[in-house]
Amino acid sequence: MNLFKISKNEDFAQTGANLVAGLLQTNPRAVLGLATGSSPISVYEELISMHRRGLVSFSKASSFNLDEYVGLPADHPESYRSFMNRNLFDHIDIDLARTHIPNGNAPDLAAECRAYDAMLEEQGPVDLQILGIGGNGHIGFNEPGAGLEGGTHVVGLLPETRQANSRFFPSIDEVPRQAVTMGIGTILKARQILLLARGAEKAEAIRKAVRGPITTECPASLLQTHPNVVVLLDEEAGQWVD
Ligand SMILES: N[C@@H]1[C@@H](O)[C@H](O)[C@@H](COP(=O)(O)O)O[C@@H]1O
Repeated sequence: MNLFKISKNEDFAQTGANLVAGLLQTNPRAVLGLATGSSPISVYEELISMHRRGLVSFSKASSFNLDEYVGLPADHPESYRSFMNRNLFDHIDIDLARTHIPNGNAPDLAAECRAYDAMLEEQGPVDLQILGIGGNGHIGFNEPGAGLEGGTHVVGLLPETRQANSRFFPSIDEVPRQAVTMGIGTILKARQILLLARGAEKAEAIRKAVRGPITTECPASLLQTHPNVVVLLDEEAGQWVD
């Protein structure tokens, strides 16, 4: 893993955005793996700014998002489809038909998961997968536990994840209990992975992911088995780095 601790906000965003923009400059048809959450927002803002300055185009790119809540209408402000439209897609020249997010309202979720994997198989692999990390070490919505699933699947969200995400909802009762997420196997198939962590509340999770044993109890630790991972940390998340 290539670890970078970056103290200035602008440099954090710039470094992440340069990786995405550089890929699109050499391969305009790149397949991007995208993430939600607060960690990638500044990178998306920088990409939007670069796009406005004519420095990057997404017109031939396609994207696959990691995950989506089960049971939230797609136009709910906290659905990951709404998040992506609001924070990135509405401001760049990507063809929305080539932006893929699991459908958490599919009548048959198992079939939806199989279809998502089939699409990834056909159009992938993902060239660059952006990831955040949960305070419990989850990536996508792959929660810690005795085992991990390889492909896209439905997952029950742990209480700590619902608690952490309740900041976006009027009350914790409104946080969905399930999500559809790409599996660890799918994530690890990406050619390159960009893992972003910000804030003191991520310090322990990211330390375990990078320096701890490889264990399903910290799903992000499986990234240690991948040959091409770039980790960007701000000062607080990287407080344990010498
Ligand atoms: N499913 C998402 C993850 O993909 C994200 O990485 C994580 C951290 O989010 P944040 O960056 O807002 O702390 O939590 C969410 O639950």
